[in-house]
Amino acid sequence: MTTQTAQTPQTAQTVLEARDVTMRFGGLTAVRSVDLTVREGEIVGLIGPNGAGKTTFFNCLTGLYVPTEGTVAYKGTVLPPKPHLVTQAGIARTFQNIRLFANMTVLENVLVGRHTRTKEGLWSALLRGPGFKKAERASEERAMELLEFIGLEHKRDHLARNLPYGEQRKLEIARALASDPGLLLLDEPTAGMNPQETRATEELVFAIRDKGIAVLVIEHDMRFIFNLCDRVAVLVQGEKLVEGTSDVVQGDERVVAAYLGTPFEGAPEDTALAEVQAAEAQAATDSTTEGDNQ
Ligand SMILES: Nc1ncnc2c1ncn2[C@@H]1O[C@H](COP(=O)(O)OP(=O)(O)OP(=O)(O)O)[C@@H](O)[C@H]1O
Repeated sequence: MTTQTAQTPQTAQTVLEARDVTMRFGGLTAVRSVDLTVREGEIVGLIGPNGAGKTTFFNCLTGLYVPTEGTVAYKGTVLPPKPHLVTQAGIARTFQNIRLFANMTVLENVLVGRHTRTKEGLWSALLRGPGFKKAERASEERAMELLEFIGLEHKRDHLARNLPYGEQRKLEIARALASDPGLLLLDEPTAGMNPQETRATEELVFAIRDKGIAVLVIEHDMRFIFNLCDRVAVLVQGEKLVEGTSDVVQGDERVVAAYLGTPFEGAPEDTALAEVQAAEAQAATDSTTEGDNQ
């Protein structure tokens, strides 16, 4: 039975602490001075309109991007911005687009995710000595446990590419869990799913949290986010606009305005936004007029 609500006292250990994270691409500031904390036992949501900077922020957390400014700490230690070191420290992630090894089996895909936790070196693997075989057995046992956890143990020998879409997404989660993370980052885990698959993913995320793994999730499906998350942060044009419980965020008129594209007082770069909207309105009027003339 999964727990639907977490009691997250302020004293719970901080798992992730991103401070003042900024990411610029040339003249574009995709993420601007974002602070975010995730504590043990929490499921935190990261939402925002398209292009708000959510994936860029994830990439800064996982070392895929070196932030222009700011730091990312995991359990009190500042992380070097290198993906393998971030995974080794205890942060795992999935991607917006499925990135499985399509021609490997389900089990092999999970084993790949395990390699950061095995100590056997190259020579041991090549010579396939007793140490390697023992490590291999242990890895396989752990991988099978994870496949049972996500309900795919009966498909261990199927090629990943032959799995239905929903199962491929689950397999990605199992592969991420194979590195024994303390924090799991999920980038749009329900994209393209039907309502049943989305519901099953919700249950899976609760079950992951119940195993003691904190979760930070990006998602556009608001029902999913508000059902699932203890806390939600809203990014708009690279800045954190609001952060709070699902109720607080749902009731905040600035969030509604940001999603509807309506400028509001204090919005980041609201004048720029108004200018873009005026230009779009003008372009629409021009094309209607041209249409009328044809
Ligand atoms: N590597 C890059 N180089 C240049 N610009 C980038 C790069 N990655 C992202 N951007 C820009 O940064 C901004 C934020 O993009 P990002 O993908 O982080 O948004 P998002 O909130 O994840 O959007 P979505 O919900 O559509 O996935 C966008 O304007 C995007 O074009």
